Amino acid sequence: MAMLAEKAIHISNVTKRYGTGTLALREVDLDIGEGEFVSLVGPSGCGKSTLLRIMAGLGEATEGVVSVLGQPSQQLMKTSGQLGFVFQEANLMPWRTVIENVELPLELRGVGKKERREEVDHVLRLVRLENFRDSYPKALSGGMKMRVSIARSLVSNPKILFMDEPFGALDEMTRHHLHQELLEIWRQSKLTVVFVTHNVFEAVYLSSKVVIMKSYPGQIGSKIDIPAPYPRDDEFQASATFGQLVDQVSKALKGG
Ligand SMILES: Nc1ncnc2c1ncn2[C@@H]1O[C@H](COP(=O)(O)OP(=O)(O)OP(=O)(O)O)[C@@H](O)[C@H]1O
Repeated sequence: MAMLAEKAIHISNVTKRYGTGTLALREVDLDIGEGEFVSLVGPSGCGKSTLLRIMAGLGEATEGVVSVLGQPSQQLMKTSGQLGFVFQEANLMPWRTVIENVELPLELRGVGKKERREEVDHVLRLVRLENFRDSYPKALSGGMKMRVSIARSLVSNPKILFMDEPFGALDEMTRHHLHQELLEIWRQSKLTVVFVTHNVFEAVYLSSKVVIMKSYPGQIGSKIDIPAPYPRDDEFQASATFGQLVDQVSKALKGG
């Protein structure tokens, strides 16, 4: 897929020191282009979530420049639905049905019921949950709950989707289905995706670029382009190219 030249995210010289004194990130530079699918991988504690949260406007950098869609990210997060978030926990409200969970961001922004329902129908179709619209979360599997969470993040039609280990708690088969669905949504909607994972296979399979971080303090180690064309399927996963890319990322993770 052709990459668009515009920058979705521009991070320059970003340092993050928590109140506890932990230096989580030191002088990080990173640019992410519009329409890219970028994974952040790295050892536990290297600052992946910290960096994601700063980009998403959910956390503040101690120093440095964070520009998202040309604006300071915290401002953007507060004022528009242009940024979507998905975390490892689906965080659904148990007393609300699937529809009611998914429409929540629109409800909070004062969007009328008719328009809300149109948007919700659209995103429920994308995640293939249209038959579960009136179910409560307790009746859903882990994978279905994650689909609801993804639908909720898409309902505001965001330009950038931030995902922090969204599939980490799911079994292999469910994860594979969700990979396919996520890639399809990404391709259709021309989203920019920033995806944190521990899983090198997942990172290579999904991403147009893998960013490898190193720790103490958190910094960008290297960036590896994944040039395989989309759509990607089982054939790609079984290919020698895939194996070589996984090897390359694994070596970079080990500092090789
Ligand atoms: N709210 C916080 N307060 C203080 N220190 C924090 C906070 N959040 C993270 N840290 C510290 O900052 C560093 C980076 O943490 P972060 O969660 O960003 O890493 P990570 O790469 O996402 O880790 P993991 O892969 O284990 O989820 C760690 O040393 C962590 O202990």
